[in-house]
Amino acid sequence: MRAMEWNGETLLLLDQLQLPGAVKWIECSDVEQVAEAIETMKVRGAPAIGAAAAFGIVMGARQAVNRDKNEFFNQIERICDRLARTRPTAVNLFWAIQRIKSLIETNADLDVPQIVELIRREAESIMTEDIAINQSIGQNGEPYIPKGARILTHCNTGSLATAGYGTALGVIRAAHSAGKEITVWADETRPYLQGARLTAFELQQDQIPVTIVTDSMAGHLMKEKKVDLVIVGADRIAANGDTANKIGTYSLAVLAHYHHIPFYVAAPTSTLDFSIKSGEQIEIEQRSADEVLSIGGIRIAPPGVAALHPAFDVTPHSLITAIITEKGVVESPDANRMEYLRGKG
Ligand SMILES: CSC[C@H]1O[C@H](OP(=O)(O)O)[C@H](O)[C@@H]1O
Repeated sequence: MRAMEWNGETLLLLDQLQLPGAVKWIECSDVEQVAEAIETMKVRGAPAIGAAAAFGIVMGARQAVNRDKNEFFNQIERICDRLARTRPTAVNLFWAIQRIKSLIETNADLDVPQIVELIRREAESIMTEDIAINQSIGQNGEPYIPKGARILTHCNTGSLATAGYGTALGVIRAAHSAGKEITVWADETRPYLQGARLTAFELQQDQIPVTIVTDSMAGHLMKEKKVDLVIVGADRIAANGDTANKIGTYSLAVLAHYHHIPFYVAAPTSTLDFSIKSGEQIEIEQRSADEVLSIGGIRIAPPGVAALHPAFDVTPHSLITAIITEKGVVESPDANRMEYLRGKG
């Protein structure tokens, strides 16, 4: 099951708000539909929203193909600005947008139809490359997974969060394929429930043993010595290795540190942001309180009660055992050791 399909003309997005109860595809034919799908989290996951945005630019560029070159460039700027305003934390969104803008700048002397064709090819490359990158992440991470490991993971970092295979779930898939007989504790991950709804769905389809646990159970499981390692994804990794990821990740890292349990981050190098020195500079998306006050559209809290909804938190590099990427693994990440990955993204 993949988060999206590109048929050469339109982008089909799997509506992840409906999973696992219903498998419903949304056909997007313009940038506004893609932007709305990202904002409402019909499509989510750092690499997935980057790929979706790239195809949003393709469709917007095609609609402007008959404009004169200056107006075409102005329209591309408007399209990119719209997509950049959808969600602030995952750097992959901005990485994908910038990759296409740089391509256009490099080829500005071509005529508009030729530029549109280049944009299409680049978006398709972003998608196909992401799958290969995730398989490399899986291969680089698999040696860190002991046979029989009981793995705790948070949120969803699989095919539904990427163009396919996944990052942290990619490492889990690689360990499973290597015959390591792993089992997975999937944090439900309130409030969107990426773990209970999406990770459980993906691992069940792959016949990888998975048990859903509430976010509040992690400490108990660790104290009971039922967790051998934690592996999570990332939305933005600063130059010193500080990592922004789904809300609740920091709590897991503190618990893992206290219980001397390895804590791994798996992410493509497109998630690295060397423009910021530390996680303190990462903007944390604040989403609607309604998403906390309801589950599946059913209100669970009294009318009029407030709720907080930071969608991410930042884990200090000092709590991370290793950052696993397609270009290699940085153990005990810090500003010096992260330099190994600079320029590899
Ligand atoms: C493969 S990275 C997935 C990453 O994105 C998720 O956030 P969201 O579901 O809000 O897009 C979460 O932080 C995952 O680790």
